[in-house]
Amino acid sequence: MSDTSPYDCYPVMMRLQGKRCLIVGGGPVAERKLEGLLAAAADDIVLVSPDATAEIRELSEAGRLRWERRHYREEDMAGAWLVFAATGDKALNASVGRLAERSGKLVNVAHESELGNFITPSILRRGELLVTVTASGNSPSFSRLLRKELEARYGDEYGITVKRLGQLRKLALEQLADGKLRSDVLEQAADEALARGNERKDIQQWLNELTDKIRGR
Ligand SMILES: C[C@@]1(CC(=O)O)c2cc3[nH]c(cc4nc(cc5[nH]c(cc(n2)[C@H]1CCC(=O)O)[C@@](C)(CC(=O)O)[C@@H]5CCC(=O)O)C(CC(=O)O)=C4CCC(=O)O)c(CCC(=O)O)c3CC(=O)O
Ligand SMILES: NC(=O)C1=CN([C@@H]2O[C@H](COP(=O)(O)OP(=O)(O)OC[C@H]3O[C@@H](n4cnc5c(N)ncnc54)[C@H](O)[C@@H]3O)[C@@H](O)[C@H]2O)C=CC1
Repeated sequence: MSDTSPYDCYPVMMRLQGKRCLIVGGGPVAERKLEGLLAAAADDIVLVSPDATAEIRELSEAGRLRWERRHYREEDMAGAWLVFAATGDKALNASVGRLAERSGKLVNVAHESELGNFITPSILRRGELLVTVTASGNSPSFSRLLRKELEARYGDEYGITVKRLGQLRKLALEQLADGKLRSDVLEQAADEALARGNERKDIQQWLNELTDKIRGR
């Protein structure tokens, strides 16, 4: 007998640019999923719902998504890559989930996660640093609370830190041919960045200092 549960999940980070994302529903849950997509720079979002929250309306007026102001139809599914079934109608959510799954799409079903094939974590964004938290469906409230705790601990400066580490790594890949030296340097850089934050050092100078330090060990 297998010991798996629907709570067993594999996390991924997806690029959504150029991918059609379909949201069915226009309430607070649809709004939250929409905001998550926009934060990830999704640029082809269609939301189908006869009504929508004030925030969704505003975003639609600002051109951030296309709002189809009507009930869902099966044809809406054509061309969608990522689907959210987030209406208050559970039978409809389930049928959106079934159709999407049958046609090999990624689908999230808001009222009962097991009817879809992915769930959404709570997300802390600091520039390109993302910390995602999930209790795998056991407790969205716990995920939310833990995210808030992390938010207080890790401020905006971490986005800058990650950016600087990226620039340093790019230089290291260009300049340090010795793989062992490079990985030691990058590990040391991460260590320093975590301990001391963003020192206002020129990136090339930082790389030189790290390289000297590792070589001198
Ligand atoms: C399985 C999952 C599927 C999915 O939606 O992807 C799911 C499912 C369900 N949520 C329900 C309820 C609530 N969800 C929230 C909030 C969030 N829910 C999110 C994710 C997930 N919710 C996935 C699991 C993630 C995990 O466990 O870690 C977050 C993290 C991310 C996001 O929504 O993008 C976001 C917080 C974002 C943030 O603030 O950081 C709150 C709190 C609030 O609204 O303030 C409540 C009320 C309190 C409570 O129930 O705990 C219900 C019952 C519906 C009903 O009663 O009808 C179901 C249905 C079911 O359990 O199957
Ligand atoms: N996964 C999650 O994070 C959570 C999920 N839920 C569940 O998510 C669902 C939605 O929650 P809320 O946004 O609070 O509901 P809501 O009742 O505020 O909004 C439902 C939306 O669905 C739209 N809708 C209804 N019939 C439709 C149709 N045929 N086609 C297109 N749109 C249609 C309505 O116009 C409305 O905008 C509920 O089933 C709820 O149980 C609730 C809380 C959190």
